[in-house]
Amino acid sequence: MKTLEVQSLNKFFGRKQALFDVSFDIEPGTILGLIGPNGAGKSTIMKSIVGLTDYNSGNIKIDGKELTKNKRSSLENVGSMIESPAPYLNLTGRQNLKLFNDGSTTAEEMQEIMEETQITEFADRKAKKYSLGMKQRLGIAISLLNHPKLLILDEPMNGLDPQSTHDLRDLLVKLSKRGISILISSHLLDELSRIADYYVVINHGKVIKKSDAKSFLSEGPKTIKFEVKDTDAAKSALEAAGFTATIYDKTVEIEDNNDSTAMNAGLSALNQAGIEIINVSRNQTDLEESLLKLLSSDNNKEAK
Ligand SMILES: Nc1ncnc2c1ncn2[C@@H]1O[C@H](COP(=O)(O)OP(=O)(O)OP(=O)(O)O)[C@@H](O)[C@H]1O
Repeated sequence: MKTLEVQSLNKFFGRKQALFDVSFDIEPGTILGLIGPNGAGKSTIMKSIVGLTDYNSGNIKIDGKELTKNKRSSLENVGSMIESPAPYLNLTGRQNLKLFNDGSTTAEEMQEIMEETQITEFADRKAKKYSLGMKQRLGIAISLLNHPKLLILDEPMNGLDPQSTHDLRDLLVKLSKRGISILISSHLLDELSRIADYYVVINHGKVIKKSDAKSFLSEGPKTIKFEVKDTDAAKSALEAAGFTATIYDKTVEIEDNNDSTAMNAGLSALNQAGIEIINVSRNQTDLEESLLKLLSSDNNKEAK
């Protein structure tokens, strides 16, 4: 059974439609990255799933149960941290956890959650004294209470330093291996691409792409990077050979194709022009580039 099914979700704010027939689902134990530009509708989708906002039409099922029909029992399976963590500031981390425990998390499990999210050390300090990163970790700890099958995390890496980001990434992968499904949004695409199994891309309230992580990246543009001493001369030589070449730092990039012809033609153009080549690499594009390309083609389609 799917942990989450979102079917044809439509949502209006007044007369403005924020979501258009949004549909996607999540299999148990997988991490789905919800990506898209600011204002695309990611938070609205997440808030709809956890019952923080109503939607106008569509259907949400959590672990097979329809949200509108069984709100309480559906949400028992969900842990979430949306927009910003919201602990009670006058309580300590530990008191917050006790407060959000519905009674099903044992003291031992609570201790384990505190250790996994690395909040033990400041668990007895009031949350108002916490840095953003500490609040973020407490928010994640709260979301892990009560044995969720689904975690909904909106920008959970915000405010975390690189080490904590790394630790959170490891924790999320560990949780997914335990069978927990995770819906996560993040503008830190590089971080997201290290953990996501699937992506759903939202633009202007519509799903414009659903893909597993591997094929999403392999469909993106590929490049060949020539690291050279004289980038301007290399650019001219490649352009004379018919390539579109772009300079980045000490490298000149051209678009790759699926065989070796672009690589060979590029190399021979540079050799013929007597340009010293320091290094050559073929690159798969990263998530950010793939996303930008996808959004730009979707925006062009809309403009037409
Ligand atoms: N309470 C609200 N009242 C009116 N419009 C809203 C409200 N909340 C969101 N919107 C609008 O709905 C659209 C989707 O917003 P949403 O916050 O879901 O986007 P997002 O993808 O989460 O963006 P961000 O990454 O900036 O958080 C935007 O156009 C936003 O202005």
